[in-house]
Amino acid sequence: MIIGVPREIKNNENRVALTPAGVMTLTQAGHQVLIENGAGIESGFSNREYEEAGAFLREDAENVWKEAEMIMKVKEPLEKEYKFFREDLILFTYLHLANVPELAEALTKHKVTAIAYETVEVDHTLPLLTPMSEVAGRMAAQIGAQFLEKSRGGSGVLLSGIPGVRRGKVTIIGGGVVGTNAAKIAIGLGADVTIIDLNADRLRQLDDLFGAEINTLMSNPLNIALSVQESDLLIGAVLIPGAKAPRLVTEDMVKTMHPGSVIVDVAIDQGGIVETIDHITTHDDPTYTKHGVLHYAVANMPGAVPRTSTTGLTNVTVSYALKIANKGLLPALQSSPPLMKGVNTAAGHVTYEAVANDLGFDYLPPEKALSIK
Ligand SMILES: NC(=O)C1=CN([C@@H]2O[C@H](COP(=O)(O)OP(=O)(O)OC[C@H]3O[C@@H](n4cnc5c(N)ncnc54)[C@H](O)[C@@H]3O)[C@@H](O)[C@H]2O)C=CC1
Ligand SMILES: CC(=O)C(=O)O
Repeated sequence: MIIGVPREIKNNENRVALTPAGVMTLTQAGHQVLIENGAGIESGFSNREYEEAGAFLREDAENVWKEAEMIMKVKEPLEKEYKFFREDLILFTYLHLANVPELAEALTKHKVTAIAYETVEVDHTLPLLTPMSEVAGRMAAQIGAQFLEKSRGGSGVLLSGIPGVRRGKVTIIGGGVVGTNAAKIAIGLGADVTIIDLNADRLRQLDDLFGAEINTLMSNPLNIALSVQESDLLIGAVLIPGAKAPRLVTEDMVKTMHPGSVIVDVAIDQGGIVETIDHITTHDDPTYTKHGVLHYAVANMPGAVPRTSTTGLTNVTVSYALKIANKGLLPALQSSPPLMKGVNTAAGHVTYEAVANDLGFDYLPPEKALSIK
């Protein structure tokens, strides 16, 4: 199979879909990999390293998209890439379609088979989302701590406190991968950490993991309101796979926060859990202030640490890419229920139920859309 890797074009998206090691896994299996000139530079990988791994360079994105049977990316295609969509194209990338209706329109119009990393599912886990959630969770605590500094617009609270002065309060809503990793760093910084989740078993696991270093609370509007009110740093980390994130933190709750407090809504890629977040921000201009509270809503946080993130991402995606390339799309999907769960659009249909429901498309299971028996 011919696999293409274009350079990422989103604001400060410094990751690339494959490391040279990932390329070598594919080329040694007999596949052809096309890399756009300079695609790996920001992640620390030169054209030469890719060529040594067996890839062929292409001068521009157009040639990569046109020649490849499968395109591997990191972030969802932006509008200027929609012109490359075509019926026989396999697109393997993060999509977060519930938050990008125009992309769902374009993919279905051109009948692209789009497999979203974030909905590939194994035993109720999302293995292609996990490493980037680990990165974003860890970053959320350190970014929050930075924006609490006065010079960055924050209230001037040091999360660790000092002897004689109380520690800063961090509330994390959603105790999955992002939430757990945010907690690890926030605890390391010495903060007073509360994790809120809807799943009682998950709260038990977190209690076993962190013991007295955290407080756990069941997710309900009252617990959320009381915790938000006293938080110096609020981290949004909820996910309902494929679906738009539930707006759990209302504008009235945000109004109760101390001026200069910080919200880092990691769940922004699915629309965010905070009512006062009305737009996605970028690494170039990451925050805005509303009701005196700093809002951080960057949807590609791991793009800021590409040396770590690109390798973490390739580590988990390459075996799935290899499966598609070795077997061909339909046999690969047929033999891999996890991969089948990743199919978000195919043959002109939205094939992931939560996405279809949120965007008002008719849902067709991927097996039916692709006539797989
Ligand atoms: N902004 C960025 O750059 C990045 C964003 N993300 C996003 O972060 C979000 C979280 O991802 P993960 O931690 O991997 O998901 P996860 O599935 O591991 O965890 C989600 C947690 O939310 C909990 N939850 C669901 N409904 C809830 C409710 N009503 N109240 C409280 N908790 C609730 C679940 O029980 C689960 O523990 C996703 O939207 C993901 O795409 C991930 C990586 C990078
Ligand atoms: C998960 C995701 O959207 C990201 O890593 O950018």
